[in-house]
Amino acid sequence: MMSRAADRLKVVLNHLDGSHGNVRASFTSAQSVSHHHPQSFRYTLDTDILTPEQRLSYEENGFILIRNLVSAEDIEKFRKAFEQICKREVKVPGLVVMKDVSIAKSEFVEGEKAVTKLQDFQEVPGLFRYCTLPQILKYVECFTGPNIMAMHTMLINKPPDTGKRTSRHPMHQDLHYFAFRPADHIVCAWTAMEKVHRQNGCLVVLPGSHKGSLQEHDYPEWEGGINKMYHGVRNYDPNHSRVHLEMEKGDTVFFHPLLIHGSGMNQTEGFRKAISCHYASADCYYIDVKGTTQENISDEVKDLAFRKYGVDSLSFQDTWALRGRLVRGERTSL
Ligand SMILES: CC(C)CC(=O)SCCNC(=O)CCNC(=O)[C@H](O)C(C)(C)COP(=O)(O)OP(=O)(O)OC[C@H]1O[C@@H](n2cnc3c(N)ncnc32)[C@H](O)[C@@H]1OP(=O)(O)O
Ligand SMILES: Nc1ncnc2c1ncn2[C@@H]1O[C@H](COP(=O)(O)OP(=O)(O)OP(=O)(O)O)[C@@H](O)[C@H]1O
Ligand SMILES: O=C(O)CCC(=O)C(=O)O
Ligand SMILES: [Fe+2]
Ligand SMILES: [Mg+2]
Repeated sequence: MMSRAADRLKVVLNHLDGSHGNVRASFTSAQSVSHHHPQSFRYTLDTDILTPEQRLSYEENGFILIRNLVSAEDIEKFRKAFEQICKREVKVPGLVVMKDVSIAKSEFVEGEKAVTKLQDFQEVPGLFRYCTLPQILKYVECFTGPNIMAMHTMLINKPPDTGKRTSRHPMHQDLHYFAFRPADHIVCAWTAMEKVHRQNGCLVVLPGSHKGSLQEHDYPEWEGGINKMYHGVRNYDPNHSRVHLEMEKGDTVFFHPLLIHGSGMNQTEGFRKAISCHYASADCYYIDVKGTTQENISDEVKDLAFRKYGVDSLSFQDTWALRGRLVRGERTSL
């Protein structure tokens, strides 16, 4: 498994060497295209998919909610694939299985009830199929353009809160975690696998916050503990007006990586499930985060990668290049 990862890294690094130079060039031309609408659209591309209202709404709010986009049959299949992994019927190299910190530190809990989140399921066909669904990619293309990479995958199984409030996810911008740009060509698709509402900890967003810049993130000072890598925006103003995104099974929200969002605690007995993928244009380019506000997360990621693969030469960018998979068009840069 280690040698597979190392092999893949070699391929990826060779690929990166060969293509870095072209990246900015392809974005320059993309930008000159959008100059045809100088003052109107910054966050969406010209396609026939979004209605003018949807397009304006994303421009203004930083997200759009599409109802009933993924079928109940597909969601059932993702649920089964998740179950198999929790029962350890399949072992997957590279998969991150995360437990809520207060569950991990309490008595032994097994199976599905112990797993709060799966990350990096790009090698699990039964889950990765989500990232390739044509009805999802159709929308993704409105933000990324035709060359699409699936960069980050998650299945979130938000547990009933243990009483320590660790089931909350602090308000954050996903771009804090990403070593690629430009932000406007990155989008998250997040699909509810069941009804999500305020009680079970639906997504909470700050509309319009995508128009701001990337903020400093750090661990919030929460008494009951905080999950590893759950950074929140520093100086979060709890009085800022928020929107709770209540969704039905199959509803999908597409949101910008600078949109400030989080989720409240799960006050029900059920495990609130969602599946998501972050996409980026394959024409994006990697950045070095040294000396930026992202250095704290980059250090944590490299430290975990070292412990997991035993390689200390992996850069933050490499960890992304290894996980990214092309889902449409050409792998031009990322
Ligand atoms: C845009 C997107 C990227 C945004 C996000 O998703 S932000 C969240 C990103 N999260 C991640 O990348 C997942 C990070 N978590 C992990 O990789 C894992 O859960 C690990 C922290 C490595 C722990 O996994 P593993 O080593 O398998 O767990 P073990 O049961 O062996 O426990 C080892 C020690 O770690 C502790 N632990 C387990 N889970 C967590 C947790 N969630 N938060 C904080 N500490 C944790 C555990 O209690 C144990 O501690 P000690 O007994 O050694 O003191
Ligand atoms: N100091 C903070 N820093 C960053 N994020 C925070 C902070 N305080 C709260 N949050 C986040 O804001 C979001 C909403 O918090 P909260 O726990 O109040 O949930 P809620 O959905 O509003 O629930 P309720 O209906 O009970 O108020 C959650 O993502 C939470 O983690
Ligand atoms: O499903 C959730 O609670 C939100 C998760 C999230 O925003 C993230 O992991 O980046
Ligand atoms: Fe997020
Ligand atoms: Mg609240």
